Amino acid sequence: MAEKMPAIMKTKPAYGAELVEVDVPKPGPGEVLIRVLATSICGTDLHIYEWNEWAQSRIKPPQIMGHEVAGEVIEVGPGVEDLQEGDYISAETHIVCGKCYACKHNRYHVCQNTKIFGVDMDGVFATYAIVPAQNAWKNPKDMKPEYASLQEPLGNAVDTVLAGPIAGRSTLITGAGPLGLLGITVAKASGAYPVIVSEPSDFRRKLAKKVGADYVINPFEEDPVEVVMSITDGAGVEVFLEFSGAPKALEQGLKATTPGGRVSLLGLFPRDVTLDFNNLIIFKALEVHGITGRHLWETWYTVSSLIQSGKLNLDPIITHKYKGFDKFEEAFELMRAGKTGKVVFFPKE
Ligand SMILES: NC(=O)c1ccc[n+]([C@@H]2O[C@H](COP(=O)([O-])OP(=O)(O)OC[C@H]3O[C@@H](n4cnc5c(N)ncnc54)[C@H](O)[C@@H]3O)[C@@H](O)[C@H]2O)c1
Ligand SMILES: C[C@@H](O)[C@H](N)C(=O)O
Ligand SMILES: [Zn+2]
Ligand SMILES: [Zn+2]
Repeated sequence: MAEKMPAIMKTKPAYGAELVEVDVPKPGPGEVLIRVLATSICGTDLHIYEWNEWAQSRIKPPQIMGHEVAGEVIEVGPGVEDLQEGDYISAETHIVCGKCYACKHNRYHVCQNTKIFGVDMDGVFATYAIVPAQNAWKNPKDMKPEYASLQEPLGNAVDTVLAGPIAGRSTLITGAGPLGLLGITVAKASGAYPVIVSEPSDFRRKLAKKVGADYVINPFEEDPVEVVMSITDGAGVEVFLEFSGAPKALEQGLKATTPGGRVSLLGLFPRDVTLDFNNLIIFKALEVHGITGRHLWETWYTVSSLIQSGKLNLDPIITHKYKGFDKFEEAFELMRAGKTGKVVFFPKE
């Protein structure tokens, strides 16, 4: 095994990142070293790359970026018992404490002491990476590495779509970025109909159609509420899934939801949002969920089974594949410009 490896590192508290040569890390107690087979870019990586306000408050350069991953265990650290060399794993990125009030109530997804790799410590945009053994998820050998790497964000989408009944339910999805696209395929695989998607980008509306959306709307040209009402004969949708983080989309989605319907919110809003709570939520008796992370480990079982069922349409969502990290700047800039679905790197040996 090589002693040095390439890694995409946030080297400075400023825009961008650098491809650097670093030592291959050694797994410490409770950790494993993996050879990275595939690693995908998340919107959070973009925020770190852009060095936005959130990144400035949380990230401590120099640090290897990246957290979505699939890899092969090549070395186990002291005390690791249930993993061995050759295991094919993905990783839950939230490292939870197991001791706080939330963890003690089996609500690990809202652990009060959550640390995230690639955010609070070195990540996986490298040829080799450290994964805490408690965060490893074993994959079936025949799962494609790019699908295995997508399981973490798929978990966000699954928790959003399956937060309530979905089969046979009319569904509005706002935002067809990488997460909204994953939401579309999960909703379709789970029997939602019709799936109506509101997304301003032409490129992403086309992708949404390819992935399986029944109707697409450009919210900058048509009123999504009117379109939804006409598709649903004036009833509104049973399920509204918010994947954009756009305040306007939230308001439109709430208006387009039928009284008594279900609303699951994943998108993060850039600022406080003002809403007519009385008329949009309370008098409509909507069931509203905030969604964060993934349920440990129930969501992973669901995600893995959905992929293995063959019912997810993931290939159109993976729009860009890169061998090695040499063109990482191109990848980040394309994604920033909204010209991608998911972007996956396959590190070179
Ligand atoms: N809650 C969580 O645990 C969690 C985890 C991961 C990501 N997120 C959030 O989920 C959201 C989606 O992630 P992503 O990576 O797909 O982000 P993204 O920014 O790539 O996608 C958002 C999409 O919304 C579209 N959009 C903008 N304005 C709109 C409007 N008015 N109506 C409809 N669509 C509109 C954009 O064109 C874009 O395609 C982000 O807000 C992200 O921060 C939350
Ligand atoms: C770190 C963040 O991007 C991650 N995808 C999550 O689910 O929390
Ligand atoms: Zn992420
Ligand atoms: Zn905890």
